[in-house]
Amino acid sequence: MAGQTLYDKLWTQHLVKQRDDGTALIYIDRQLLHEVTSPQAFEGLRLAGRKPWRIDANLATPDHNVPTTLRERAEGNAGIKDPVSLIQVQTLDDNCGEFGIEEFKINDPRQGIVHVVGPEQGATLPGMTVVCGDSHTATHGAFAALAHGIGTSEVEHVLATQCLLAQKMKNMQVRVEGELGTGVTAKDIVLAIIGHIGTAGGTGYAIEFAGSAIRELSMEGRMTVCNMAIEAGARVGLIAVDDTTIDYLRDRHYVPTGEQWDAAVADWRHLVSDADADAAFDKVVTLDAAEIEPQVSWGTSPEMVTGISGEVPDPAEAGDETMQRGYTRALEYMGLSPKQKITDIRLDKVFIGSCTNSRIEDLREAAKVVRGKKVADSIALAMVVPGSGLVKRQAEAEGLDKVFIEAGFEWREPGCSMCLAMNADKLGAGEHCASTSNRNFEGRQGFGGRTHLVSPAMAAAAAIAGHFVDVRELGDTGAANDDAQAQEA
Ligand SMILES: CC(C)[C@H](C(=O)O)[C@@H](O)C(=O)O
Ligand code: SF4
Repeated sequence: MAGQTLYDKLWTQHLVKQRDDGTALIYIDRQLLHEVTSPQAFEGLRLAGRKPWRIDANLATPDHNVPTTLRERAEGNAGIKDPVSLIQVQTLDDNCGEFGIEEFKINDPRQGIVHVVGPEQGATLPGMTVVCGDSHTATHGAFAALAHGIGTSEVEHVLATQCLLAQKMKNMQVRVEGELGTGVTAKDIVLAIIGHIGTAGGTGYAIEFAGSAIRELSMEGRMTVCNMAIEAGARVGLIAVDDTTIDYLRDRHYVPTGEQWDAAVADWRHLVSDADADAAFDKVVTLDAAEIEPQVSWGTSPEMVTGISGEVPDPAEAGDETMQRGYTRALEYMGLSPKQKITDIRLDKVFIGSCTNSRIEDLREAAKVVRGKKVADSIALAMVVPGSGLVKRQAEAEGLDKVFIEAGFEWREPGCSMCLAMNADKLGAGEHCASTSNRNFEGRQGFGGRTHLVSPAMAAAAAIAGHFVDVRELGDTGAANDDAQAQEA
């Protein structure tokens, strides 16, 4: 028998029942909850007179609707000015209180974006099935967990039964081989992958990211890659267990200890695709790491992306007519012209945050570029939003907050923030934003806002220069200020 892929193993281990028509029931080990997609689920439970089946399998935190300023001075949720947001967050608190579910509330130091909090607490473990009413649940696949987003009615179903109706996906492997260039990061890898296979390239597949460049990544980097699997159309992104995975998890809050740790680790070691599993992959895509440049998205879909040395494409030269129309519309919305150099795109705002890039390593990389520099006068707002209260605390212990504040960045409280316009942090119409988030759809960061997806280092460098610059050209000294660039010119 041919070997099994990592996805096949996870699937088989959680299969409760399989019907002939392909419908299956799988067991869910962990459910993460946030305020946006859980209210109707809890309401459904109440109406049906049900209780959660396994209370301690759930963990909740508010993230999308929390403000990122002036929270510490407010009692409880009193810092939330928007009435709808307040109801959402208060409802999560009430539901978790009523059903006894653990929640990290707004002013708890462990609060943060659900996809940052889960792994940070060790609530996401290798071999688990992890669900959340949120499409970026793929993030947790970095731990060799079978993790994906679900809808609100499924949230209710999992609460009530700890099971989920599912269909087996196909297997895809994306191999990134070789060494990344200096200044090229996990974010650039995943943007390059999406640029290569397209936003529908992974539809119907569970993608396993493999190859030497993936193995070299930290857990933070691996989470960044898996986070965006969904932007390639795949609900699941996965990375095999290795020492990096195990070292990251040791001593985290929910992680087993003593003999149970040893037993767990021995078990986790099997969470890799078998050496002879090649035939089990329905599709294999290979990228050369050395060819990946720092990426910048120019359009209104994550696949509309190119390297920093590139230019905005000319719609007239795009593939077919549909593509030409799509490109034309994207350029119109983005206010860009064909063949404009990427380095000529001027920014109004800079956002470093989101479940893609708000972990400690991301903040370190951005701070390295910013240290001793000033945000360009033309930038109306540059902000850093740590992914969780614990990331914030760690960054402050390392003095990163000072580096950012001295440069002119705002240093905020944890949450989804300007990743999507569901709280006070928004882009204005027509504003260009260098953003470390994962989606650049029309209006994503605010009505008429123009998002450019980049890595933390690239966002930091753009904040200093006022326009995109190639981080690879900054050397160890970090980004050059606009003045210095003007003198060079
Ligand atoms: C609000 C939530 C349901 C949504 C998601 O599913 O991903 C959000 O997190 C997003 O990033 O668009
Ligand atoms: S940070 Fe952005 S992508 Fe992540 S969960 Fe929040 S809104 Fe969704």
